[in-house]
Amino acid sequence: MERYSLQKVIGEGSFGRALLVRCKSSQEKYVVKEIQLPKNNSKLENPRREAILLSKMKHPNIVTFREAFEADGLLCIAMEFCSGGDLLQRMQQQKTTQFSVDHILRWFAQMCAAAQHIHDKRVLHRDLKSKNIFLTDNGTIKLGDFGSACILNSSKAYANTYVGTPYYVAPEIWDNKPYNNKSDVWSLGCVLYELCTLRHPFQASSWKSLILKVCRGAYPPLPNHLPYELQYLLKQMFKTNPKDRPSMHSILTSHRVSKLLRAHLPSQALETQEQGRRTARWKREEGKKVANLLGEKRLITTSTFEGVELHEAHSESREPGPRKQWAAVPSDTVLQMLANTSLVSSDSMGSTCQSLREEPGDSRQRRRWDKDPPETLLSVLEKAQLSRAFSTFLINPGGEDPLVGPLSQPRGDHPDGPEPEVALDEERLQPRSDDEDTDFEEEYPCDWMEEVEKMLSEH
Ligand SMILES: Nc1ncnc2c1ncn2[C@@H]1O[C@H](COP(=O)(O)OP(=O)(O)OP(=O)(O)O)[C@@H](O)[C@H]1O
Repeated sequence: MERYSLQKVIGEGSFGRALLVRCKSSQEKYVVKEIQLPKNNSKLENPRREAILLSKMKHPNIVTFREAFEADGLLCIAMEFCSGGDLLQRMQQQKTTQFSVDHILRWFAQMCAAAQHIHDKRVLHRDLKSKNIFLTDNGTIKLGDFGSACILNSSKAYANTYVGTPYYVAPEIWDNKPYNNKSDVWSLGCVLYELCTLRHPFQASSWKSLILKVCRGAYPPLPNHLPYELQYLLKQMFKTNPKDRPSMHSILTSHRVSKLLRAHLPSQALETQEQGRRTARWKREEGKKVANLLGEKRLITTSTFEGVELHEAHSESREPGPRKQWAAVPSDTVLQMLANTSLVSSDSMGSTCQSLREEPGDSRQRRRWDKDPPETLLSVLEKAQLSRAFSTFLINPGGEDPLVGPLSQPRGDHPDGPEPEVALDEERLQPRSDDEDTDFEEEYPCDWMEEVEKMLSEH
């Protein structure tokens, strides 16, 4: 840390502080994230994982890793400083002035390029949200915060139940189904919607309302002035069945919106994208480096076994692995919070169930839960770590709005109010089948995790 001089503390996350520093030798500014290292060795993988994953992601739209070091019980990750701040702050600055279509497409195309890059490396971000997407001073998008990311193993990818930031979480997570690359696609759909409207797609005043809206994929349509391709894309990104959502690769290459997006990608990003896909398969040398970085076998197995099933088309032919078990006792904080919200009472969970099954007055086809939703939701809510939701959303159980998102307006924003009336061309927006790209990894096999494992077994 003595190589840097502290400029200021720019923020505090759930794991520690983010500092703006200046390198004494080069005078360049960087961000150093200080993460408290847990005393318990078995919990070391989370902070380390962020450093390792960030160090392996080299892409013009991903925050550049500089170095990581441990000092005084802290893991310090030095990375590029994005002086434009995060996208959430940028949206809040807009107040009610909408972004131009050009801005939306330019930024979203870069986010897609970054997300495609990480998916090609078999990494899932798992906490994609506007607060984790940064801007440089020249307006380039940089995807950051890999603290929740996980590495997939192509041959041993198991389900891992996970709750990210509630407003951005895909329906399958609430339904206790595996997280997969399409869950990241859903979250990025939320960011796209925010860029288009400066609002969350699933505005809610309670957990129950939020979860219902997410699980139904019910969001107000985009305003008419936006290109229909964006409306069409969102409709697909918000498909409640992850298999029906397009992959990042298909969004950028073979989707109705691809042409628009690619026209807004800087040529450098386009080249990186092509090159990235060709080199998605990491070499043996690369695997060795990852193994060295990961250091401990325990870390590898944890990361690996927390992965999820991506080869949906071939899943039957594989041995299912053990599912990660939740801790036997839910966290006190979560229980306390739940106890004070309307959602925890069995009555209100009962009505959740009711409303999902009866769908009164709704003639449209909706996805129905095949399991009992109250049980599933209750268990997820009781046992999931909601720390990320606490760090991002104001949760005020006693107040009028127990779950207020950062884009909610203090007044005049009725999250559960009537949806704006926008004429839709239903036929044009009807999504095609996207079966062909649920399996995008097959085309570009990425077996570096196997190499890492092989490497470790040799030691
Ligand atoms: N590379 C960066 N460049 C500029 N600002 C950054 C960078 N990384 C983080 N920040 C800012 O620092 C603050 C803290 O970020 P950090 O990722 O530590 O936590 P968080 O995202 O606020 O919370 P959590 O990680 O719990 O979700 C945020 O305001 C974020 O916008």
